[in-house]
Amino acid sequence: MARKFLVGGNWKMNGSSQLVSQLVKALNEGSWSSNVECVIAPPAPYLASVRSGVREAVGVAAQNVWVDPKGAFTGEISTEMLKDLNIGWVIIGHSERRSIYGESDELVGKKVAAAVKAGLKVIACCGESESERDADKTTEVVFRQIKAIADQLSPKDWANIVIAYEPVWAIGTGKVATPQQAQEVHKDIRNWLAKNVSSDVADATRILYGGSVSAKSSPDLQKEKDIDGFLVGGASLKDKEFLEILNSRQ
Ligand SMILES: O=C[C@H](O)COP(=O)(O)O
Repeated sequence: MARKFLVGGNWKMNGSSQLVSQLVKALNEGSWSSNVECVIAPPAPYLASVRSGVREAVGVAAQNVWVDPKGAFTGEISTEMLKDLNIGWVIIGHSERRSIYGESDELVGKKVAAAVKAGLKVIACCGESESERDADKTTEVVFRQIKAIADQLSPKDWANIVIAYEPVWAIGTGKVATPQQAQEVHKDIRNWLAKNVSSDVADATRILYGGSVSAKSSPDLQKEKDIDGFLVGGASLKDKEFLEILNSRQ
């Protein structure tokens, strides 16, 4: 099955009104293949203005969401609020959420389930640390993280899930995984889905690579069979480079 290539831009906790306007303008004026879907994830304070400013074809994602629909959860954002603002996507389980804010596999699974139940599309992140890779635990870690998500979902929910494989050692380090390293893990994830969810879900689910993706590395990475797109951090804050990455896929 043909999986539409997806390029996500995770702005993390970066930007200002001025930079947000510049990036939105670039995406409104720029062009890329209709075979490529673009989703940007601005920091929460800019979600509404980005959604109303950027063209409809560009998806907008929150970088996090809470599991309860409303209530006394100071500092949190609900799925209902995202829907109210017409935000269609959310990134869940980013390694920075896991390591800095202590999000467990179980919480990540619950967040993914709450988001999908609310009608949001999810970019669900997984990935091993450097020491886990060195100890040959890459698949053990990634499968454990994905299982915690899969345990909370029914097969039909997977239509709204995109997986982002982001090796922690490659995030923000300039140390991008080689196309072969990324492809190997993507293939393992797809095989895990085939075995544990269904072959249809394995065929249809997009698996993005994230970790120091740049205009230089994207052309070779996108050639790999099981790489269905990117989740770009630092380079998504550079308008020209992000457009180049979008255009690395024709
Ligand atoms: O969500 C994006 C990833 O954390 C990658 O970030 P990076 O491209 O700055 O390495």
